[in-house]
Amino acid sequence: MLKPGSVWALGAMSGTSLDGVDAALLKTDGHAILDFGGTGYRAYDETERAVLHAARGRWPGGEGVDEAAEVVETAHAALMSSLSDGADLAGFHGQTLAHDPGGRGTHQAGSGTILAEVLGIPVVWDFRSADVRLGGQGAPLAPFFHFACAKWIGAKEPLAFLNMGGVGNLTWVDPGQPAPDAAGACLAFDTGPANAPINDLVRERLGQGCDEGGALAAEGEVAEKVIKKFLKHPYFFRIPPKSLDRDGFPDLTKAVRKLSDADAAATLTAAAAGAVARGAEHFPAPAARVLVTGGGRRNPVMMAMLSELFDCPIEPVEAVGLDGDMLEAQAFAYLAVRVARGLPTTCPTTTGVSAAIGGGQISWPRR
Ligand SMILES: Nc1ncnc2c1ncn2[C@@H]1O[C@H](COP(=O)(O)OP(=O)(O)OP(=O)(O)O)[C@@H](O)[C@H]1O
Ligand SMILES: CC(=O)N[C@H]1[C@@H]2OC[C@@H](O2)[C@@H](O)[C@@H]1O[C@H](C)C(=O)O
Repeated sequence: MLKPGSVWALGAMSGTSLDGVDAALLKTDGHAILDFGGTGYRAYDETERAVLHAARGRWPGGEGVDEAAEVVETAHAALMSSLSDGADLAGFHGQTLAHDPGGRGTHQAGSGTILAEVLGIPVVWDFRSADVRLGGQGAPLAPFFHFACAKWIGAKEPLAFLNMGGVGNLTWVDPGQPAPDAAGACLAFDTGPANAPINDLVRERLGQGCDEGGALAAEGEVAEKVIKKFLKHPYFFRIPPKSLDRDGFPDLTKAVRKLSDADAAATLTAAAAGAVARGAEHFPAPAARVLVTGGGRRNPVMMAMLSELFDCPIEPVEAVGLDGDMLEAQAFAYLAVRVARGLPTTCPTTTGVSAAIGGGQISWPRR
């Protein structure tokens, strides 16, 4: 049994950008954020990244999946054990390799059982499966934490949290509501592709990891015709909640193939921003501000394109004292405590699940 009251949890996330693992400590009682603790990052090296890329889109038993799980577990074991002193439990997201909530389900590589042995504390993992089983999208999962963040910053008016990772996701929050699963508290969904197609483009064409500072996009011209067609994709007309697989827009990738490097980067950046703006059309009420987390907030071209499309401030979460590199890792620390306490982690307005539930399995160490 987890001790009552507030606890320290260590959360870890390996995102769809496939660049590395983030881990962060958070103190919470499962409701409020009570303190932030240490953080760490462990990059995947080129060999590990190649293993993960090769397993993309694959399901358990598929070729290269066991190797990918081993990479994920090894990286997490190293990083999490360096931060776990004083942690009462851990939340381990794993690495999403495939996500098809309406079909085959959702697949995160890596076992929490092994990590519980390594860390010597209970590990909550497999956060998405139960939600999918109950008709939910299994994503996004950060919204309940976004709600806690809105309370932590003392927000009074509705606002939105935007994660620009490999895929984008948006949470509209009414901080006046008592809990994240209260009626009208949150509306969440994936917006569209964010950094993943840009990373893939610069990796393939230039051998780089990302469009650093948006430098390449800044030199290019947006192919407006491509954007216009992209924004007509049926996904943007679907009522949220809704979620995406990392490589869910192959037509966009194809459409920029003939463009110059700079024009392709500019166009993919504009597509990411345009998708967010389309998403915001679904907000129940206007957001007073949009707080941006994830690597995309470091891309000034992306931030400028977003600002042009919104009539409220678009700011990095650092504007309110949060850490945009660690917000997702902190989210999985927070969600782990909620799971251990029997509190819900998703609800109909965040994933479309049929009723609020706390997903996740708990693995206990044998010692
Ligand atoms: N300085 C920068 N300039 C441009 N892009 C950047 C910069 N820093 C980070 N990024 C982009 O952000 C990505 C990492 O973002 P993040 O860590 O939020 O993604 P993730 O957590 O892997 O994805 P997701 O949230 O979809 O699971 C990088 O791969 C890169 O594309
Ligand atoms: C299935 C999956 O891993 N989805 C990720 C991905 O990356 C961003 C977006 O798509 C979001 O839905 C989710 O991650 C964050 C952490 C979430 O669940 O909130």
